[in-house]
Amino acid sequence: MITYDRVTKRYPDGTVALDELSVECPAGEITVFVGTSGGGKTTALRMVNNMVEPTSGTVSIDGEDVRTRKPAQLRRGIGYVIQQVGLFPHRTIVDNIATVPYLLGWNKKRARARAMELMERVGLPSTMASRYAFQLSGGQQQRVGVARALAADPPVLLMDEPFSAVDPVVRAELQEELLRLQSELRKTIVFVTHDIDEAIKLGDRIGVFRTGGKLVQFGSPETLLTDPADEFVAAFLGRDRGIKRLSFLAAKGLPLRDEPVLSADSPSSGAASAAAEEAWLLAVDAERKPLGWVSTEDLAGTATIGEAPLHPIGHPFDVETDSLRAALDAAVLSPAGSAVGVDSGGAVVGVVSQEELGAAIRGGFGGGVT
Ligand SMILES: Nc1ncnc2c1ncn2[C@@H]1O[C@H](COP(=O)(O)OP(=O)(O)OP(=O)(O)O)[C@@H](O)[C@H]1O
Repeated sequence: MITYDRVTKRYPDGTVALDELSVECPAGEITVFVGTSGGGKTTALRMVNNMVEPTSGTVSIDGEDVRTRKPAQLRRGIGYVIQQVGLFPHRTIVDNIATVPYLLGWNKKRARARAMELMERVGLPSTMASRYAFQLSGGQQQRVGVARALAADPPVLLMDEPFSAVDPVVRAELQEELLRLQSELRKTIVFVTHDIDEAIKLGDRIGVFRTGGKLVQFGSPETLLTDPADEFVAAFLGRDRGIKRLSFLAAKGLPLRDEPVLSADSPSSGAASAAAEEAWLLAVDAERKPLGWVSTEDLAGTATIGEAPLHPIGHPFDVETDSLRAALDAAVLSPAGSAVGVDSGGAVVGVVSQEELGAAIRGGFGGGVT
């Protein structure tokens, strides 16, 4: 656990970068510091590896004040990933990743074997081992940065805007990768970002900072979204705070309807009435996999519902694992205004309309939305 105890940082010019920060970053969790530019996030992060010293107060790791350790020794136990990766240009990728093991005196064979193992872990093909940094994309370089930080298996990982310089698609991939790695490695991670969506996606806990080095709120993403401490936090969370919060509520247990779900070879005659006069029917194959929506207006002149034009369903949602937000999104994108719920094998369990979703949310389904 990393503990900040009444930590203040005042620079010689009088700037207060951190003002009496007291917070605990639990072991094995991702704590995200987010907030306005100049809020003191980086200052707080760099105190953990003693790159910045507090003016007053203490930062400790597992109860030990970081200033009592020799900086070099302290830093070898802490992985550090920054936006500008900072790979050594004249060293190959594998040797870049093995930097800390070399410093720790590992022999070359062992250090490289470890580096190769990490390349695989972070999703880099082994063929890139002998390349140089300039031969990699920005996203690949970030993966190298993460692998390098993990090389000596440090219990603590500091990440300062690590994914800010890459495009949104690569960024999302890197975030997923970090979550996957973290589910295996359970490091104590402090992660700094400007991006509230990144904070919500990655953080077990989020600390929101504002200018002047004040921590305004510290809590789980759900807590922040449900109960922001003040207008500043609410504004920072954005005008889709209610929608974002649906990400934390499970779609499991939503009331699903089966009537509009019909096999594509069902006779058209009477199909609509059999489906209780639904405007749209969902055609499925023999394994109940969705084929598409059929408008009942298009059934005239067809023998089976599968002969009518099929409208793509967009994306279905998994009734066991997806969130209420995924279900709502599926309904919003659906031409029929209904989301298609599927099981883990992709077979249709039932459908739920936007109106039904709205009623369920209003009724407090999944814990209610405030
Ligand atoms: N060496 C320094 N000397 C004087 N002031 C500094 C120094 N380093 C940082 N500051 C100031 O301390 C404040 C906090 O900076 P810090 O980098 O911690 O903020 P941040 O929240 O990480 O910001 P950003 O998101 O823009 O990186 C800022 O006002 C900054 O200008």
